[in-house]
Amino acid sequence: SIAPEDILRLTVRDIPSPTSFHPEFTTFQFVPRSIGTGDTYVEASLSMFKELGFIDRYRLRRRTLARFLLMVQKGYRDVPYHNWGHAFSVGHFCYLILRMPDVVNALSELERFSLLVASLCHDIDHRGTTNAFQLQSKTPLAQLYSSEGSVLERHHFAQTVTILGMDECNIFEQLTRQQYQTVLDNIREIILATDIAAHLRKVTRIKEMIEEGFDPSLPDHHYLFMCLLMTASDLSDQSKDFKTSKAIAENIYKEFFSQGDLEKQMGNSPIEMMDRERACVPKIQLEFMDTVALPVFDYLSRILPDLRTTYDSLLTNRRCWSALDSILQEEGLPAAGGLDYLR
Ligand SMILES: Cc1nc2ccc(C(=O)N[C@]34C[C@H]5C[C@H](C[C@H](C5)C3)C4)cc2n2c(-c3ccccc3Cl)nnc12
Ligand SMILES: [Mg+2]
Ligand SMILES: [Zn+2]
Repeated sequence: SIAPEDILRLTVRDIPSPTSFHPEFTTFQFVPRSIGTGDTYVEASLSMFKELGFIDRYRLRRRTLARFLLMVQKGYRDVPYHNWGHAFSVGHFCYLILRMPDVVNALSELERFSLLVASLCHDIDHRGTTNAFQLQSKTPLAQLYSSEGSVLERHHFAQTVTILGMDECNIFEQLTRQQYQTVLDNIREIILATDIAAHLRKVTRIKEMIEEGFDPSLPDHHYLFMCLLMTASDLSDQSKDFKTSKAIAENIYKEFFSQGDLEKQMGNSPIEMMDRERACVPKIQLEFMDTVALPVFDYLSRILPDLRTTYDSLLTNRRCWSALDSILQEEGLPAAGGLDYLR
């Protein structure tokens, strides 16, 4: 249930404009978490729906959208990285892309509406552990979804559907049956696309799409473009200033190393990336940027040239991680030893 005063807070006043949260709110280098706390993120999310025109276009009831967003916020756990702040920062990056004229022309309104909802919901009820951990530890989620893979992502989608089923939370209630089906199919595909392993299996098709040139008449190009857009949004913290990217990476490794500790307690040996005794964070970051993050922003920039600046930020951050890596080697600091040397 939702506190009445929270509903009141969100429905009495006018929805503020995005730049009322910060003058730089609509720039790609802006750090969305900096506008305040979880409740401010709910207000800013309302403002993003309004500014993208979805409240008017889909006749969203203010109260219903407010209740939905409050339930989404409540759906996230208090873990170091995969929390409501992460969801909001992913939603913010996605919002910035959705307002670009090239994207408005490339995707349908329903696809853009699906992307904004999916970005805010894409990690609901994340436990701070990976898909591999669900399978190895035979968690309840693995019991439910292991046969299809992307265990966590299927759960995030199931939680989204559950929230839509709660009274006065169904923001899609006034859509036609056809639109409703389309939006849920889109959201399901988009959330499933945030499993990096699933993304890596699509890279060949994404490259082909870029070579052919994005063709808005091809449904598969719409699908691949939405998945790429979502993956970039999920990794968007790495396109900010290094101080921010490094701070966020530290939260990711807090989750990874806690999982590693848990695996050791359970008698399993964690992979190096999860083992605080063995992991060298700068090296893992360099590998992740080279194999996953940089290619994602490179592909996206080839479709949306205005995003080349975000790719450049990732390159700058890569240089910082590389410098950090060499300094640690020269000083002979423990190559492992978790995060303390990142202070
Ligand atoms: C900065 C940063 N570093 C990250 C370093 C590593 C990995 C990671 O999952 N690696 C892989 C490495 C191989 C092939 C696949 C499947 C598994 C085996 C595990 C991926 C993720 C990282 N990540 C994410 C992120 C994005 C989506 C879901 C979860 C997370 Cl944590 N968001 N930001 C970051
Ligand atoms: Mg996820
Ligand atoms: Zn995420």
